[in-house]
Amino acid sequence: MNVWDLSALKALGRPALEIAILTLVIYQALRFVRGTRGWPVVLGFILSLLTLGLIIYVLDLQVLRWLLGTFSAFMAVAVLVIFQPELRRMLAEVGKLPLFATPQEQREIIEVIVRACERLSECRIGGLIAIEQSIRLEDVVESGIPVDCEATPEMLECIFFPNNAIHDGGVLIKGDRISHAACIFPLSRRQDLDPTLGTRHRAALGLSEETDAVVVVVSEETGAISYAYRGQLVRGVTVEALRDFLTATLIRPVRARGWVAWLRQRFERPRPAPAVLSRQSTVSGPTQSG
Ligand SMILES: Nc1ncnc2c1ncn2[C@@H]1O[C@H](COP(=O)(O)OP(=O)(O)OP(=O)(O)O)[C@@H](O)[C@H]1O
Repeated sequence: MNVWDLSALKALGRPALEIAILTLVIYQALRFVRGTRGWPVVLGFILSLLTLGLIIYVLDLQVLRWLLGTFSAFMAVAVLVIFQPELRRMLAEVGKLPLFATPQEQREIIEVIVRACERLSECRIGGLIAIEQSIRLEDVVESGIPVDCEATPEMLECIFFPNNAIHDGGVLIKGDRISHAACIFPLSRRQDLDPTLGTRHRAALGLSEETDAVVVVVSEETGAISYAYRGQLVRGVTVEALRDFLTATLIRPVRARGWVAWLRQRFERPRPAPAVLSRQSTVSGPTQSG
């Protein structure tokens, strides 16, 4: 291959690479923003910009073209401010750090949550549980009451038991411990939700829109178990479906964790498996909302 072939290849390859990178970035950004409360703003923004750009191009409006170019830097800052929660979530996802708990501890905490939800559902006690992942839930912590105890189904049931001082609001789980109770989660502002959806479910969805937390809800009214993750609320799931979802979401495949997993595989002490739970379902058929 001579020098001319190489430079021709570069000339062809560079735009292709640029287009591929841009497509990937735009696709990922839209994937994260879609379904969040900022989504209508993005859509409006993109449509307005496209329309304006088209008008400027067709009518060759020099002053508007200059203005658009000058203010694009300000617009970039505005986008950063408006979508700060979504960007945080996106960056956390890109640079996903290993979770604090080992896979075995995560399996145990999953069983604790599943068992607690099963009990709450049977007794028609409302529950709201957020499991912190890579984004720290500082605002949630500030609104809640410190608990800092080992997570057990009994403890979770106690917290949500009606009329006790900390039963209102959500519980925050960090690693394998109950960190806070009576936490206030941000409410989802989405307009397209089922109107029968109350504030407990909107709070679960709201937190999942702004962070990468996994949020589980038990309805006081119906006993239905639901979960919210990445701005999606899945309602009326069985305990088996909840377990499967939590396992798939919280426990990452060993190969995805690189050298950390390699070290863990070699040095982690094997621990006894958690007790198997009753496989009875509470509510049938998952339905997707949002
Ligand atoms: N922002 C919030 N953060 C945390 N918990 C909240 C929030 N808003 C409401 N809750 C909890 O939800 C309860 C009210 O639930 P509400 O009946 O309005 O919702 P719901 O989604 O219909 O739930 P359910 O099916 O259990 O009735 C409150 O008593 C409180 O415990």
